[in-house]
Amino acid sequence: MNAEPKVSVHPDSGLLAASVAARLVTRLVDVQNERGTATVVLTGGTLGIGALRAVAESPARSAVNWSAVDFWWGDERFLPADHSDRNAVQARAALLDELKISPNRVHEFGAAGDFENQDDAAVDYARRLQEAADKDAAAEVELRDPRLPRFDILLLGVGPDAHIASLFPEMAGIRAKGQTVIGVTGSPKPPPERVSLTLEAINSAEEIWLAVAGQDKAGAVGLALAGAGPVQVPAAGARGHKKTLWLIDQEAASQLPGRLIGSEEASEDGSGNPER
Ligand SMILES: O=C1O[C@H](COP(=O)(O)O)[C@@H](O)[C@H](O)[C@H]1O
Repeated sequence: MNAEPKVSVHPDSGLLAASVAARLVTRLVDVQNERGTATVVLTGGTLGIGALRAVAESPARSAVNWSAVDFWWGDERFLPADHSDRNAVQARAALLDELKISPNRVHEFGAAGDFENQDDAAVDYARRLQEAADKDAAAEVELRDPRLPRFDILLLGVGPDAHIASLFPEMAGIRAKGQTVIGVTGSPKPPPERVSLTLEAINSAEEIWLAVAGQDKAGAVGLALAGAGPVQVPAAGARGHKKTLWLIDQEAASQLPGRLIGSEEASEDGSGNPER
């Protein structure tokens, strides 16, 4: 049974990015204390990359042993390897290059030019995930899904249409079953060709954090948290095993059902007296 969503509202997108960064550093330190290494699944998008920039700017980042963090991605735009619209290119520029992470720990999706099409890149990523899962299993790491390594933290952005990763409303990807990775064609957001984890794969994560800012996302956030179905509102379907945390700014919170505002604080201190 995966975790019900909790919500934490921040005054603006800058403070939100800083808060996601601080949480990420803290959680990575805690996970490394528990099991030596940690695995994070990155997202693209405004907040996803903004949070990585905020980690780069934070002095606290040196508390993490970055040589023992594995980075995967929730989705990628199927473009040439050095294209500036690739989520991995943006993540490298925002943080990974500065941390000098070993390429062995940075698990990017295959690029156009290296693979004939997005479906081949999806098959390749699923194979690499399976290999990582087999290594975890051999090291007796507890897995939620035998096809996937342990994902300690999985970050998601949310589009104005409520898409997560490259799973768009009413499209085949959000309905995919029995696969961990899919090729996407006809994405309504450019570029049209993409590669994405499926909802099944996303929901294997221990913790899912959805980081969302801006008035244009308020409708998507409101619907997702009001209990819409995932086919119409993909963000509604994201549920981590231990935690599903919505980290949002005031603007994105403007259509949130009132009972959910500050639900993280309310549930954690037991006061029932949420903060804003
Ligand atoms: O295309 C994508 O969009 C989403 C959300 O992006 P945003 O700029 O609206 O925040 C992102 O999460 C996803 O990884 C990306 O490929």
